Amino acid sequence: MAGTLKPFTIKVPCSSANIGPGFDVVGLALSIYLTLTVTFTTTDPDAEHNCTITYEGDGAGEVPLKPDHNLITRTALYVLKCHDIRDFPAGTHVHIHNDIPLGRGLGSSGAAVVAGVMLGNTVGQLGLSKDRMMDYTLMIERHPDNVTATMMGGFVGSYLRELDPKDTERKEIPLSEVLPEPAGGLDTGLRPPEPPTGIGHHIRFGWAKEIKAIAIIPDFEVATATARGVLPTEYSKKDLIFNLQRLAVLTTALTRSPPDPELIYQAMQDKVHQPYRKTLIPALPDILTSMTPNSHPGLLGICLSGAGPTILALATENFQSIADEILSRFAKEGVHCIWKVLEPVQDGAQVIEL
Ligand SMILES: Nc1ncnc2c1ncn2[C@@H]1O[C@H](COP(=O)(O)OP(=O)(O)OP(=O)(O)O)[C@@H](O)[C@H]1O
Ligand SMILES: N[C@@H](CCO)C(=O)O
Repeated sequence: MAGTLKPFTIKVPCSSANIGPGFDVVGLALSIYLTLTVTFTTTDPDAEHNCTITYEGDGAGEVPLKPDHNLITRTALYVLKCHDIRDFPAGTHVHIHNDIPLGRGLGSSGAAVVAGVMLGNTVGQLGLSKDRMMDYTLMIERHPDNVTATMMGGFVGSYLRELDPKDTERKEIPLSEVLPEPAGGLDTGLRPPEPPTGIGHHIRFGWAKEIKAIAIIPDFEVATATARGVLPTEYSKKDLIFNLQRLAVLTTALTRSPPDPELIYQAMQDKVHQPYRKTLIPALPDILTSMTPNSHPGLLGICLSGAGPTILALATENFQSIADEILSRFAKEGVHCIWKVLEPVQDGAQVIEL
């Protein structure tokens, strides 16, 4: 297999999920990237699964570099194993360059899973379509918003299909059986559970060219699992209708040029996840309620990016002054942040031959 493989790069954008009311439904691909450079010339006879990993960027020194521990290569091994391939091609070297901050609500884990599925597909020469690769990502990251935006690019809405009972069973297998710890299934020769076909479906919305995303990224992490753990298991009809009404308006409001700040600001309000996450993110209620398009011209709306703690402000101008205001509100709580103006990315994850 190795002889026929040429070196390649996998480039995967980050993503911001929810955009206010679209909890677990909408995602936006944005211009911070995870990049893998994959070559096949390493001669390390002891390399586990024939794969060596090097890493630079966010998470360096923290992210594991063993192929069956690292989320990217572990995901690739899952895809390969589903096709009866136990190892990478001989001499595989994966250099990871990651600019996506980990655990900040910019979809770092979704990007790692998408990159891993594409890595498995490419080194295994499996020829899976992007739609089929989505099924593999959804066996690992079980909400579709981040992974769909990252894989497909753009501003996307997605749903998970109601599966028949047999497929539901396959889909709801515990994550530990899909990506077993190294001592488990990956090394035992057992074939891991293959995903049902067509788990997720999506549609791309338009995006008005004037709208940029200001990401204000605090210097602490909130694990997505923790931020999901504070959410209730049931919602009132009133809160559900509140979000549905806004989401229906928002997906079209963000396509219109010139954008309507009043409409977008109101349509980005949420009662499903942000109110419950305020205990995890100092200054969140203050930031979400006190800045408006009237007080800050150019501002269209503000939300928590994914599970947080990053704040995403959609805006057409005055990026510095909008960011400064949010930075100062975090500073009052003793939180230091960096900020960036990000562009929506229309191309999703790509494999580029070198
Ligand atoms: N490039 C990477 N390489 C290996 N593991 C990664 C990489 N990026 C993320 N991860 C794993 O994913 C974890 C972060 O995932 P988590 O879902 O908590 O946050 P997030 O994806 O950044 O945020 P959100 O889902 O809210 O957008 C990291 O702690 C790490 O274990
Ligand atoms: N929709 C998800 C995105 C984070 O991965 C959440 O808010 O928990």
